[in-house]
Amino acid sequence: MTSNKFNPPAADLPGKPSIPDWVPPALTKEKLDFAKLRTIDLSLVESDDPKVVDELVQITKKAIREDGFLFIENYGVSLEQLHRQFTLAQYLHYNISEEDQERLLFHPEISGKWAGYKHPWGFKRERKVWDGITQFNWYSEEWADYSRVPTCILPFMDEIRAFNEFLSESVNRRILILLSKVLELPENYLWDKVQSHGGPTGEGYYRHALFRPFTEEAEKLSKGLRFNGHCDYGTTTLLFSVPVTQLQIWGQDEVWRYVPYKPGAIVINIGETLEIVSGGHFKATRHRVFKPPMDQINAERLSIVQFNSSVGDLRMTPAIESPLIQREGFADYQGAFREFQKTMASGIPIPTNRQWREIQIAETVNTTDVKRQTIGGDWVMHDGKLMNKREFHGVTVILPV
Ligand SMILES: O=C(O)CCC(=O)C(=O)O
Ligand SMILES: [Fe+2]
Repeated sequence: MTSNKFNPPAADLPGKPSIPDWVPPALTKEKLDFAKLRTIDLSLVESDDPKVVDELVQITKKAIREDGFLFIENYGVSLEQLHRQFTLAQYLHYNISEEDQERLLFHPEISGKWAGYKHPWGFKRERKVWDGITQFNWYSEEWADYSRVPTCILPFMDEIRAFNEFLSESVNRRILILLSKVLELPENYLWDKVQSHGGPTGEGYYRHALFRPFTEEAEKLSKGLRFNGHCDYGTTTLLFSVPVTQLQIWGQDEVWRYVPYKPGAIVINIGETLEIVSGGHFKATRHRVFKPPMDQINAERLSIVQFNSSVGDLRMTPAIESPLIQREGFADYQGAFREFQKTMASGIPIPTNRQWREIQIAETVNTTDVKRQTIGGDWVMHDGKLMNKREFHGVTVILPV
């Protein structure tokens, strides 16, 4: 196993330009009803004391079943090392040339991937309403061939690659050990049987995103939404906690709440694959990106994320050898697991993991698309709540707006 302390290549190697540091924006002073997330110290996974590990597994179990998300700390990257990665993300977004924006432009409708550069006019290749959100996304093709990466960031690819290797092989691996233990399975179960491998992010991807303030027009059309409510499709998503308050999580009490800023921490989102593999014992995190509080309305939000993915050729089914599932059966609530079960029961083959993630990316709806983002479009009233209802490969998806 790789070391559990990140040891990146130096920032001042010959040939690397010296670049301006990222300065974290000022925090909100508003008294917000933040989500209360549990925090775990990831370094305790390696403790020699079985009681310590067991306690950690119990906290994780509670967080994952009740909340569907948690914060992790002490995972082996210092605050300074993390801020260096934000510095690189900022540099990419401020310096990507117009030629590279065009040459590396994403094409999600065709590829089912976010690979490449996302322009700030919505989530389709064709420009629609300006949303101020730019991204660069690295998939296996971008890691394998740096001609697919913006020229300005090439001198720093050693640091970005090392960061991603550390996140997948150390951080994500330790989280999957913990989650395998919650299912009472061998500790490498999820890593060996579910997680995709190869390259720094397997079949998953890494993102540098920049959210610039919305225009009045975009705000009106989108009703404050930057990203619609959704679940991620894969195994775990590592979302680095950021000072600009925009990420929201749907609580058990069916209320959207902002996620507070915890410097250096990672918000761990559980993807739909893990909801299905766990027979519903892990709940895929319902989350969205919303407008920030008024005192941050003009702030720029930089976000770096690693999306970990399951093996694309697999069709996910519950790990019924899990003693937890054998003892307690499946959990039953509205979500991917229940919908996959319904589809199977009706005799339609469930999609492969690749089909499942690619169709959802290809068919992402812009938040400013008022024809779709309304009752009579994709929105319905469901048990007294406004929900987004769609169907992919015979599976119904119902998510809070
Ligand atoms: O930037 C963020 O905080 C979240 C983005 C997100 O949820 C996603 O891309 O799936
Ligand atoms: Fe997400």
